[in-house]
Amino acid sequence: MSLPITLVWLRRDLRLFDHTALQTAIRLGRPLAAVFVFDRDIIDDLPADDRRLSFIHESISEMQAALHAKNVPLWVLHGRAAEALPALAAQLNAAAVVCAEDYEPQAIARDNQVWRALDADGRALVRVTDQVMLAKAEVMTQQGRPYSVFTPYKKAWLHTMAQRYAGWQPADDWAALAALQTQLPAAARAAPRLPALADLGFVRQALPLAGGEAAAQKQLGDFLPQLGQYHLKRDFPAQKSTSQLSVYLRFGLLSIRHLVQLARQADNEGAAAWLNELVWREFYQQFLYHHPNVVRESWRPEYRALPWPNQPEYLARWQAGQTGYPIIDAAMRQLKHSGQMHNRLRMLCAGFLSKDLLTDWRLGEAWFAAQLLDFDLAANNGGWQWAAGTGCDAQPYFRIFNPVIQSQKYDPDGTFIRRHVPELAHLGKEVIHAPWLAKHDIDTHGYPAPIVNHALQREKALAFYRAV
Ligand SMILES: Cc1cc2nc3c(=O)[nH]c(=O)nc-3n(C[C@H](O)[C@H](O)[C@H](O)COP(=O)(O)OP(=O)(O)OC[C@H]3O[C@@H](n4cnc5c(N)ncnc54)[C@H](O)[C@@H]3O)c2cc1C
Repeated sequence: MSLPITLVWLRRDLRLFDHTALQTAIRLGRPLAAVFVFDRDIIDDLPADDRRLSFIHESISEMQAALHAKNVPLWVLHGRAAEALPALAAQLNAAAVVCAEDYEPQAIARDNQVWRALDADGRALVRVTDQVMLAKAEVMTQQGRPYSVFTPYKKAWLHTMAQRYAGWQPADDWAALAALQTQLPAAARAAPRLPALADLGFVRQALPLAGGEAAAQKQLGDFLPQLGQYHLKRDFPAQKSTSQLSVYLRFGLLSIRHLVQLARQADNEGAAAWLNELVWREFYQQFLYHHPNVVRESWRPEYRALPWPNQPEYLARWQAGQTGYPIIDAAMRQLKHSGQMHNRLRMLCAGFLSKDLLTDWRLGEAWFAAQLLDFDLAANNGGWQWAAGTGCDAQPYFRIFNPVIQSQKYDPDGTFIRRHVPELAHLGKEVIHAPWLAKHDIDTHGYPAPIVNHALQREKALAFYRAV
């Protein structure tokens, strides 16, 4: 039997900088190899043109080269992680597998399966915290319960984080690695070639944001000079004034600890507003961990039996960006074409589907999950339940956005609408938000009339929620 090694299982941590699992593995003092599994339990159900596979593939390809430069082979497998991982650990004689925790219910079930298989074989599974700053149960109420309201959670989070991360430095034990890797057995070095995207059953897609750690760092570098203005500009989708780092955070191409440190060091209003969003991210992560049932049902029990009318035509027109409400349609078309959507527009589109179109939020959530490049179960579910008024929100169902007023406020010149709804590109800002209200004849080139009357639907929605 060859010398035992440590195997680092990469999942949502596709970078080298401040990488908790890699650094933990180095400290275990054995030579190491890394593995990434294109997990058939996840990807077999995805369409061939899923953009995320292109993004992950690019990121893995870059990471394989970066690890290779450090003399760490990256094994890239295509199979069921629950079986492939223990099999590889046995093949390479890994005494331990190190991975970063993932709070999604399916990931937890998979990791437990892997843990049992490894344990039966006398191998350890070492789980570390990397995806979030503070782990699932590090911020709890005084009664020891998980928080379900954001503001007190944030207060407690900031307090614990300031204590825990005073004087934080990125984990960096690379210097110890070179000596360890001289002992890596030849069998562990013989990693197969990275499978081509086509071999995995996918077609390369054009991406709005490139994969890889270098691209993530560049995006971060481009955003930082704007951080001080974030609180003033963040709600205007026509401007690129938010960080656009969500996909990089989703797949762990950036260290959350580093981002929080940058926000704290900047110490201005913009940075505080941005930090607030990073805390929302953690809030939803811990919320999903403690309440995995939200994946299936409304968080508020009283809304679990809401009799959603669910008109298929409404859902189809919402998905296609044909509702007749220009701001909604612009956002939905951008989502379909690029996999991106601005936060303000996610709130509007989700609210519109559930409250104006009285369609079960889970149908909209599933559509976003299929389309978004940055899809993250915790944030998406949290955002949808917030918008539908069924989630952990201090202001539940009676917050109903008026899509015309929101459009006038956040896209005042109509620039965003013009970009994505070419039928209306010739219209001025006085009519573009609600062309059907124009006082003179206008040509809308086949753009539909509003699918519903917002004022009427608002009353219907209030009655619908009140009735339960
Ligand atoms: C209905 C709905 C669905 C959503 N689905 C997702 C999703 O699948 N994946 C996702 O990452 N975000 C989701 N969000 C949150 C938010 O819209 C995106 O994180 C944000 O638009 C990403 O843009 P950015 O990176 O420029 O964000 P910035 O404004 O620069 O914020 C910085 C980071 O904070 C995090 N963040 C910001 N807002 C939120 C939030 N409300 N909840 C949780 N984290 C947040 C993201 O990681 C983001 O990159 C959703 C919001 C709503 C209302």
